[in-house]
Amino acid sequence: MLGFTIGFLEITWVDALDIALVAFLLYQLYRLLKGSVAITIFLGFLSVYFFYLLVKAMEMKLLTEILGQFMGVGVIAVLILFQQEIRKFLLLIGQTTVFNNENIILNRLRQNLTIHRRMDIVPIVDAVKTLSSSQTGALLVFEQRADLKLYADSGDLLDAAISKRLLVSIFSKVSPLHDGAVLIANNRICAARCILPVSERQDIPARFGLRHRAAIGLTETTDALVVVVSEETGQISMVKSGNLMHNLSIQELRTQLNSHLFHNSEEAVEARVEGIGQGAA
Ligand SMILES: Nc1ncnc2c1ncn2[C@@H]1O[C@H](COP(=O)(O)OP(=O)(O)OP(=O)(O)O)[C@@H](O)[C@H]1O
Repeated sequence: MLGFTIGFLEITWVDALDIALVAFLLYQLYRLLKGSVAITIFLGFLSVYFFYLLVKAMEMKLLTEILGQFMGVGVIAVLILFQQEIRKFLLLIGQTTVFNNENIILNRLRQNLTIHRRMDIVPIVDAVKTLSSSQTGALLVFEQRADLKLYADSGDLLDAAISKRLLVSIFSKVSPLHDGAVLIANNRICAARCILPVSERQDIPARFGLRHRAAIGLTETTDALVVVVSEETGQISMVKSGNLMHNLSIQELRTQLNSHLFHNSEEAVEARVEGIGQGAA
């Protein structure tokens, strides 16, 4: 096998590829765990493992035996402790691998179709404006490439045409559908009362409660776009890829929706990024 030598070490191209893949996987793992409590648990685990290697090298039999037992059940413990993260990781892989080719074609078609549906953001923006001025809490999820059926199924299926009146009625405090998120996909209101995964990040300011955390949580593992109206302040936020853009004006919301949903290159938006998320300053 072709390769190169560093001192006494002979490295083949397969070894180099192996190292690069491990580095890539570790980086993805770090990105996934960054800011969550899981990273602390992971570091704790790593410390115990290094300590185990140390006592083993020093031939401290009793401690090696005890820690060895702990390491023996380590894999099961990791599966239990990190079940959320493992799920997120597999979701991420599933959505981005080449195995999803079929989806790539479907999504390309979907994107082309959505270009002809630009008119539909008008009732959405109008509804958000009304909800914001009446300080009615709202959570609107826009499906993009990742399939959100799992979350639609957690709520009540609607399959209704998008209308301002319907959206405002759903989120009205007296409506039995107001709790949770509304899911919009394929130019339809698919479902209401949907339960989203809540972000476990620790760097989210305390003033953002569960509604905002749920918006961030969903966008950490999917490419969905989420709009939040705060019940407390009436402020409008938009969340994409775990990044929260807070206190958007109606014009900013319109531009952001246009730019994210239709992938056009309208004028750059000076949205106020809250400093939450990987991309935020
Ligand atoms: N996991 C979840 N999925 C979907 N919606 C949720 C979830 N958790 C909470 N919510 C919604 O958020 C509401 C509670 O919002 P909370 O006051 O905790 O959030 P907040 O981010 O402080 O927003 P606000 O500024 O509107 O008060 C719930 O009544 C429910 O409608």
